[in-house]
Amino acid sequence: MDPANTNQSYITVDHVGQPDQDTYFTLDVLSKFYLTPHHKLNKEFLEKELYPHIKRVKKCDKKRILVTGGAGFVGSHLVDRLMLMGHEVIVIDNFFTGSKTNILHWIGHPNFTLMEHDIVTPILIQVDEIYHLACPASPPAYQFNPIKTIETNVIGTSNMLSLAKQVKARFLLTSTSEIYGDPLEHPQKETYWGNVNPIGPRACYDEGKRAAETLTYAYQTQEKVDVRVVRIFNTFGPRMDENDGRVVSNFIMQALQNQDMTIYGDGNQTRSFQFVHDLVDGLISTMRNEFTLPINLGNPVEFTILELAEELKGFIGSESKLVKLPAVQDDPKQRRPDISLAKEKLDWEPKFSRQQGLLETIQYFRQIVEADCEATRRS
Ligand SMILES: O=c1ccn([C@@H]2O[C@H](COP(=O)(O)OP(=O)(O)O[C@H]3OC[C@@H](O)[C@H](O)[C@H]3O)[C@@H](O)[C@H]2O)c(=O)[nH]1
Repeated sequence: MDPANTNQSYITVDHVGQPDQDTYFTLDVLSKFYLTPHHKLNKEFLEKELYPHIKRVKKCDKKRILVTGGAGFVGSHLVDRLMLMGHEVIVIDNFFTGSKTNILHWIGHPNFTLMEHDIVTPILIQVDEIYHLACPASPPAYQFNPIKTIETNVIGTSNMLSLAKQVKARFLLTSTSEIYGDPLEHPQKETYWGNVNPIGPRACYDEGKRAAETLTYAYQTQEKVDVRVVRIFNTFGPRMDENDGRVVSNFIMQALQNQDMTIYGDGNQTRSFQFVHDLVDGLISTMRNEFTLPINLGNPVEFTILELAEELKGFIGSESKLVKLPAVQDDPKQRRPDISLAKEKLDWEPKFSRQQGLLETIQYFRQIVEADCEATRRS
């Protein structure tokens, strides 16, 4: 990528977490996992550096942590961080959208367990904390099998809450900005109840997550389960699936291959994107905090989809054309989080600029495109 295209008008962040805390790591420790091409992760990398160095934790501070959806995009970054922090991590994933490649570097580590399991079926595991992420998150993926999506959100969440009750674990639900629907309040505060179409194509996800929130607080009130809820706004980063269908991965893959960049609608709809490492900081802070009501986690810098396309095209130096396709039904016209609550309760706000995050994400996808080209050449 041509650095001249980036304007370099942003501050580069070289770490995640808080400098004086166990969550602190330099970015290169994490990026080695996903910027190392996958074929190298399989061979030289794992042979030379069998397992990444993890922090030593006193036995009494070491937790058994369940991450549902831990092989997915966000889940795998959370797993990296919890493993590096020295905890014991159990991943449950049905691999519908998750991938073993995302967590390959931990397989076989004594602190790590991977279980292929669908949370729609109950399971009993002794754990201290549950990060509940399992659910397809990209609109094409969650609309592919809407019955399964709502079952995952309702039956799956109910099973995980029941597990939390049985083993007395703290439970964190990852809800979504989609519960605000096509919002009439802007920016969105946690107090806003939303504008959701209950029978539209997005309902399996947004109504599913709304029901998951309802279940979570029902378990808190009725069964005294110790719960946390975060509402995650648009997030991007390395390990998004190249065929995921969300805008950042679509645009980067298209621009890298000089294909048409597909704008749905007029491109004036807005979003606010956070880099995945900021989100992981927010998830861990929420789990540790005593505040139990929903908290927005997102980056409040808002821009249009057209601006995003132009920016990515410029960063990549692509010859792609921007083409306008019909708008998606019920597509929210605007979205931006109010993060005052996260600042007040968690002392959290995003550290990474969009530019730095996008450049690292481009680097990740570039290696995938190059590997695909190489495979095609060899076949
Ligand atoms: O190729 C594309 C893909 C998407 N888009 C548009 O870009 C915007 C963002 O689309 P995405 O699919 O990335 O994400 P959405 O905002 O629609 O949904 C997301 O919301 C928050 C999260 O919970 C989920 O990750 C996801 O459901 C939409 O307006 C969409 O129509 C394009 O213009 N072109």
